[in-house]
Amino acid sequence: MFLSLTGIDVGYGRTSVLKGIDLAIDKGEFVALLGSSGCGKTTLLRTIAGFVRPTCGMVAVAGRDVTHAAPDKRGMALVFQSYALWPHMTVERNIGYGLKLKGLPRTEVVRRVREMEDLLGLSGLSQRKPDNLSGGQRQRVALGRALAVNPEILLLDEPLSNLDARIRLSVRHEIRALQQRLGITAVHVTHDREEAMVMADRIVILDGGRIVQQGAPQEIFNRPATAFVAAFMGAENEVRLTGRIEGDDWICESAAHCGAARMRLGGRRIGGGTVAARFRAEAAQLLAAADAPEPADDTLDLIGTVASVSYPGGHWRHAVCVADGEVQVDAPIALAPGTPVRVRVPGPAAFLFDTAPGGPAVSPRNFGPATQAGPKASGD
Ligand SMILES: Nc1ncnc2c1ncn2[C@@H]1O[C@H](COP(=O)(O)OP(=O)(O)OP(=O)(O)O)[C@@H](O)[C@H]1O
Repeated sequence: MFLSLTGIDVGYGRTSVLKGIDLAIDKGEFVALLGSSGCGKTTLLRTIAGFVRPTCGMVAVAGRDVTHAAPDKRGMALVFQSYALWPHMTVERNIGYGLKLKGLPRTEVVRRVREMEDLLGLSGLSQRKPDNLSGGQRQRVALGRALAVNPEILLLDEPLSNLDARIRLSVRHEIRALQQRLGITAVHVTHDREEAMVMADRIVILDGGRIVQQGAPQEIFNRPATAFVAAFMGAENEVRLTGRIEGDDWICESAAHCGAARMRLGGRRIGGGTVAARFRAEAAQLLAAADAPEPADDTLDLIGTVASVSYPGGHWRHAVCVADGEVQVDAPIALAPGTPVRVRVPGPAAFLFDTAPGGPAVSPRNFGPATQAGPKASGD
């Protein structure tokens, strides 16, 4: 393992922020730290960088214990959300700043700065000051300054969140392509789910200072380990169901808000009793109850009534009353409010979790202000 964190605890005063973090990152791997506001992402990044001292545990790079090493002795570079460029310096001097501090000869500094400018598409802007650059260009200068010193590890603290949506998409791809080309190990803090999905080899989800799940983007998306991760990854609908285990299946009991169903357990770890079923709006099928066929095997069959319908683009989004709650379901055609419906959720898209009977439903509200991209997304 190239970068490893073992048993890391961090606290500010008496408040414990990170608890028992174990994380091992390969050379050249791009890891995204994802979680809601205040879960400890930045603290973890700053602990890796050496700006925060853990109360216990070890940070090691290539087998070397750097837990107590100064930030500039770790072979890492940090890029912030606010570019932190020197306003009175030109692009060229900003990029060369770290090299000059290292005492490199002037000709070497100039050579390296040109290389960075070429790499980042900043040629021609050398003599501009940050005030005369766009947000995307400023962020590229900040990246150039970080990369100029040839770090082995690049730490990114929400570097894209100040950019507007279109620029963000292109800088996202630029950073990823550059990281792959240079073979740099990168750790990226974000609360934007999609950003983490498209950039990272591996996503690490933090909740309350602990790692709750880590894996490839598709693994986290398709097999969330907890209701928290499912909700965070966009499965915001939740319905409580009652069932029992029969061999390799989970049998959903019929009730006023659902039909009986036999679901394959397929590795799910649930017992009998009440479960929380979570699913995404786009993963379910909406049918008028009057002409709904029998549900297919391994499919949840929810019974409800359309409460309202809207058109966010590409599909119709229905708010459907199911039991005493509401779920969102997308469909290619609009069904009128008041229509009795069936909501069918295919087994692989239905995330089932044990829950204490009568316990509080996990609601997106638990994740802070809801935004367009999930419980806590970019741009807020
Ligand atoms: N210097 C500090 N002193 C005291 N508490 C702090 C300090 N820095 C952060 N905290 C607290 O530690 C917790 C974790 O903060 P951190 O910035 O790591 O979270 P985060 O996941 O990066 O959040 P966000 O996404 O909002 O940036 C928060 O409760 C925060 O208030």
